[in-house]
Amino acid sequence: MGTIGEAGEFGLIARLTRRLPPSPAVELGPGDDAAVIAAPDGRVVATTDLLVEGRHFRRDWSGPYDIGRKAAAQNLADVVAMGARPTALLVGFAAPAGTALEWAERLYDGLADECREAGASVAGGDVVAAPQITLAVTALGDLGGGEPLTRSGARPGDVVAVRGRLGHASAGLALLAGGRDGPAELIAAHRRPQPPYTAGEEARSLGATSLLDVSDGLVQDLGHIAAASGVRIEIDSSSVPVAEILGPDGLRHVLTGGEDHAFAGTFPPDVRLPSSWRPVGTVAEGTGVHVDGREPPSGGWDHFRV
Ligand SMILES: Nc1ncnc2c1ncn2[C@@H]1O[C@H](COP(=O)(O)OP(=O)(O)O)[C@@H](O)[C@H]1O
Ligand SMILES: Cc1ncc(C[n+]2csc(CCOP(=O)(O)OP(=O)(O)O)c2C)c(N)n1
Ligand SMILES: [Mg+2]
Ligand SMILES: [Mg+2]
Ligand SMILES: [Mg+2]
Repeated sequence: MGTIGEAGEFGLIARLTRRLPPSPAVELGPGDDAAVIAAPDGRVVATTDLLVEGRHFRRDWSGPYDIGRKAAAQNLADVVAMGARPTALLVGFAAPAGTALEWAERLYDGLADECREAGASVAGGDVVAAPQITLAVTALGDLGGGEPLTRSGARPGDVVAVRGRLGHASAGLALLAGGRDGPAELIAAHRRPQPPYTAGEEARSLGATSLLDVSDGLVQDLGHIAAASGVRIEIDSSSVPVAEILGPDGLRHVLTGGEDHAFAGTFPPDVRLPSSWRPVGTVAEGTGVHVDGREPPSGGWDHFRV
């Protein structure tokens, strides 16, 4: 039957989730940025992401404060990507017993400050000793009575637009991996993503038909909208914002680099986008993601194919 590595991250998820029973309370289950769970007095948006030392961060590349901010941001962004308001995090924290107490406290300062920025807090968690630092963060959110912005509502003719930095975290990671310590802005972007948390509300008020946060790479993540919506997404590379600071590999970082947690969505053809949203392409009939009319070379993060 092969290995998890052969299946890849998304093959693994598909194999696991088909074994799960349906539940009337699970209005939206695996497959989007977050789940939507019904409750007699409303509904809750829920999502979880792990951060593992050596995989998502290195302690010689990032301090505890930044790791805390990143752990919160990565999860809060998934709530916002559903068009919801983040309310609370639950934090599982595993660390070796020899970890400095101050390191753990700074981690929590980072979690706390990122929560403050998004209007949420930490409502509980768990701690356990383990050989490697691991954070398992669950984020919850409130739809305010509105409908969730899923990955499945894109329609041919829609405009594809992005809000937030793209390629910066990836360029910063490449610099660190190459033993460089600047430009500082890019290194900082790897250490601490800055998702524009108002994007969910903005997208909703602009009539967005789909929305997600870019964690694995713009092309790969738009591929999830294409697959869920049964459409093709066509990106025009000349419209994609490539900041000069990203250097000669800028377009590659923007198209395939994750972890900035920008937001990407689709909007009705007649949308009037404010300047914070950059149109980067259109939705067409078909499948997959094309860049300048062609299937782009593969790229984007898969945990089991690194
Ligand atoms: N172990 C798992 N069991 C059930 N569902 C999972 C599991 N891992 C991931 N998923 C689901 O698969 C979808 C894709 O996950 P992921 O790529 O991590 O989303 P995101 O990039 O938005 O965090 C999500 O809906 C997530 O809830
Ligand atoms: C030490 C280190 N190596 C590599 C990376 C690059 N990296 C790790 S995870 C990831 C993708 C995003 O994380 P993931 O767990 O897939 O989050 P999700 O897509 O579920 O939001 C990337 C680009 C990193 N951040 N740190
Ligand atoms: Mg997401
Ligand atoms: Mg995830
Ligand atoms: Mg991912």
